[in-house]
Amino acid sequence: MASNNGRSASESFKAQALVYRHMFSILDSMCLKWIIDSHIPNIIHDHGKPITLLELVLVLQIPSTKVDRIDVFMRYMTYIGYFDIVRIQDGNQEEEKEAFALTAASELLIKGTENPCISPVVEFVIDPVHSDSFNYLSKWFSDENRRLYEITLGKPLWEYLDKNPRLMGLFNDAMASDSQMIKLALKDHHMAFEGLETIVDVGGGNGTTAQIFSEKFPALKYIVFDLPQVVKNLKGCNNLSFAGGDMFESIPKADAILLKLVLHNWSDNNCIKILRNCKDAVKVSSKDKKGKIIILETVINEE
Ligand SMILES: C[S@@+](CC[C@H](N)C(=O)[O-])C[C@H]1O[C@@H](n2cnc3c(N)ncnc32)[C@H](O)[C@@H]1O
Ligand SMILES: O=c1cc(-c2ccc(O)cc2)oc2c(O)c(O)ccc12
Repeated sequence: MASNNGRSASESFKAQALVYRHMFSILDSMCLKWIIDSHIPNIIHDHGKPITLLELVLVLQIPSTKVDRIDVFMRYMTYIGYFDIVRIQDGNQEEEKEAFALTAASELLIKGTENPCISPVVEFVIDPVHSDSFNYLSKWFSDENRRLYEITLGKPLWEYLDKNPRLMGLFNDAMASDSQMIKLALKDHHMAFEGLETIVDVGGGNGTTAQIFSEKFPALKYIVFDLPQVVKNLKGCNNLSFAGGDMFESIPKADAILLKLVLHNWSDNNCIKILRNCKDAVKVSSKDKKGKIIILETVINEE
């Protein structure tokens, strides 16, 4: 039997499958974009029950030449967790038919209801202008100082967005929709905010997260702190105000600091600088033991 670096053929074929799986996983992202662009989660939701392939292609107005391709793509999206295939009774007929039902994942892609929808995050992350940057990771690693977007977009992302209203709209919608998910967590973790009077949302963008917190905890005073160009045209209201500045310089004083999706953008050394400034900001103002820093990030469970 032919061998490869002393490995068995079976081991090498498994390894090849692993490489091909990752190579083609870009298609998972693109199919995810496809179901959002084609509004398929909304179509099934509006249909009110699982939808058959024929019903779906009628709504999508797919040319007959592509109907079997839709079947393949819908089955693939079912395989990776976006739909369930269920059997339903077809009208008055005795015969059962297969139909596509929403799953917990595709329910999160339905737009325009009161439930959280994270389609805008997908739309921003997969947008060609944004995702093209990921082609240049090796260039970024060989560059001593510049951050990825400085290499690929010619300037820091925040400056690029400032000059590109379309992408800025997508980014703001992405962050806002990600923040909607917090509502689910706030139901059970409100004790984290009890006893606080003031809170600074560091890197708080256009204030959507602070707005969600302020609806839940109206007695709290919120300061949304972000780069001057991000907050320059934003108006506060009631208990919510905006402050422009640089978190690497100093952060407004408060009982608590919120850091949502901020630390993941920075190296460990820069995170330490940000956290030191957060500590200074809560140290001075906190009464009793109120001061705290609340970090909202994706956690990798290594187990
Ligand atoms: C990924 S966004 C997170 C936005 C928001 N926290 C949310 O989750 O919706 C990171 C934010 O950090 C801000 N930011 C970047 N550098 C900053 C700095 N030096 N000082 C303050 N904010 C900064 C950006 O403008 C951006 O709004
Ligand atoms: O493109 C992104 C996406 C994120 C992001 C969105 C939602 C999450 O739950 C985690 C991460 O964060 C980004 C980010 O911080 C950034 O500076 C640029 C782009 C993105």
